[in-house]
Amino acid sequence: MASPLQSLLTFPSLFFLLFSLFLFIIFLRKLSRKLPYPPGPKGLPIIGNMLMMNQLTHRGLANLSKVYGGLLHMKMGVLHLVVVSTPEMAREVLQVQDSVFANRPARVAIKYLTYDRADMAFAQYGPSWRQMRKICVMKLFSRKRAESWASVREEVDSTLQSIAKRGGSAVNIGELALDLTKNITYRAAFGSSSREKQEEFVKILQEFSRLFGAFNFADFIPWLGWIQGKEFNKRLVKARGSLDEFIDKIIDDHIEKRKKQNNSGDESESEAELDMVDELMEFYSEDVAAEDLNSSIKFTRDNIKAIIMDVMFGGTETVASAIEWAMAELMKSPDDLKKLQQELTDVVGLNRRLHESDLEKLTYLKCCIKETLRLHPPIPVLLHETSEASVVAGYSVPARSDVMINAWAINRDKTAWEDPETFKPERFLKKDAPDFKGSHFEFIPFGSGRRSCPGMQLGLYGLDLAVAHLVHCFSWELPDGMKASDLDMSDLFGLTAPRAIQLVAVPTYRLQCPLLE
Ligand code: HEM
Repeated sequence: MASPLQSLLTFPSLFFLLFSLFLFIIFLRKLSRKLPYPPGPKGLPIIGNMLMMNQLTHRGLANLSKVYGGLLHMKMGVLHLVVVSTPEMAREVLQVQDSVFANRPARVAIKYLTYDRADMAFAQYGPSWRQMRKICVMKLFSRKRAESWASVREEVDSTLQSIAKRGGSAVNIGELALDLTKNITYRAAFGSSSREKQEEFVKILQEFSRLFGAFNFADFIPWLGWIQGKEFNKRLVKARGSLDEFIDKIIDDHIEKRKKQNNSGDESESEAELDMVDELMEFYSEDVAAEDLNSSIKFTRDNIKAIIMDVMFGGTETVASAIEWAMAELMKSPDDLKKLQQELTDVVGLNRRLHESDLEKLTYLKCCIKETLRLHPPIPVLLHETSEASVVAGYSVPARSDVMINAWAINRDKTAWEDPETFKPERFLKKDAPDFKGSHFEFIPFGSGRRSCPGMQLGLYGLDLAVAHLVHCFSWELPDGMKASDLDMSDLFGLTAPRAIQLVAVPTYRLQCPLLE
């Protein structure tokens, strides 16, 4: 005969017991989460709102925010996603609760390709990230440092020459801007101008970029990771292998160079000639793990490789897309182009080329650049992650939520900007006009707070210099009699938001002196 305990544990009663336990756990969780999540579209069981994945672009999210408000919540598989779309909510997460919102989400691909977040852009917020950022800002990203690089001037000169050589035929400004920023960044990072090696490197970057953006089930529903698993992982291993092969050789050459210099006691290599790998090698040690960075400032090979990739991704497409958008907006608005050319004629004249020291005096140029960054922030959506559970505007935001801050929508907020969709550089002539340094939350092309862009000064230097030279040296017309009003201004969404159709325009040389003196 069965004991009372045995009869209690028959299958139906066991099922009932487990089911009650399950309900009890749900009840407890609900009780601990007294506040609701922010409003958002209803999702399906297990996959949540994953069918809306294609709406996670700056434009798609801006449309959703019109329905659900400045703070909205969705579920992507197991992930909570919170979207911030107004200046007030941006202030809340980037200033008031900055320390809680200062992590970065890292997908499987990003973790692997950044050597388990050994870089700065994807490192978790904490002491090692802080140390790394301090060194990079001091050693790699200062504007003074860039101004001393002969390579920047040489690359700008060669771009202008290539335009002049075309003798009045159409120029693809999008391609030209990307070539310019790639050349500058590659030389700044590795000190080499070998076009062959650069092409090899660009291919590696392109595969990294594809993998960063690829959809991977494992990120959203971990137990479905096997669906893409093997093939995807093979691609990751191959991509990182190519990068290892490429940069290890460069690092070895730099180690060799340092050894030779130390042996010969040669101090002649001036600071101006040091490239980024040289600067990082000063902190190089294979013995120190990335986690120990807070106690001693040391970089491993993986740190150096991952930081160089940050520079390549952070500093190339961002600046190139801003140069192209600035030129496109000026071509679309011929009166503003004329005003800028007049300023360049008044401040610099037509008898000489512009110098870096002229930039500070070009007030209207600065307004055009700001207005471009307002309408076309090169990184349209900032990606953050919460480190702990928090409450925003009376709503509950769980720990480890992905947070998307829609800078594109915020920079066009109707309550903050008059006529927000129109290119009006003169709005920045006003004394109380917002600035992009991070304290005006209606204008955040470089982000704000702890994770804001550390390369802002460097990026602005390249951007100001390129646009000023292009407009000072040449007059520009649209090709084939195209009218300004016909210019297509649509964009694409990815890591950056470049023009959907690259800008093509016809230059005429306008200076009364030779291009190269
Ligand atoms: C016009 C040019 C640029 C724009 C508009 C821009 C914009 C941004 C934005 C919006 C962020 C994210 C901020 C956030 O999440 O809150 C960022 C981060 C970053 N940017 Fe830039 N950027 C530019 C140029 C550069 C350059 C030239 C470099 C380096 C050479 C650079 C390196 C970085 C890095 C490393 C981060 C990650 C910082 C961190 O997570 O701690 N950027 N940038």
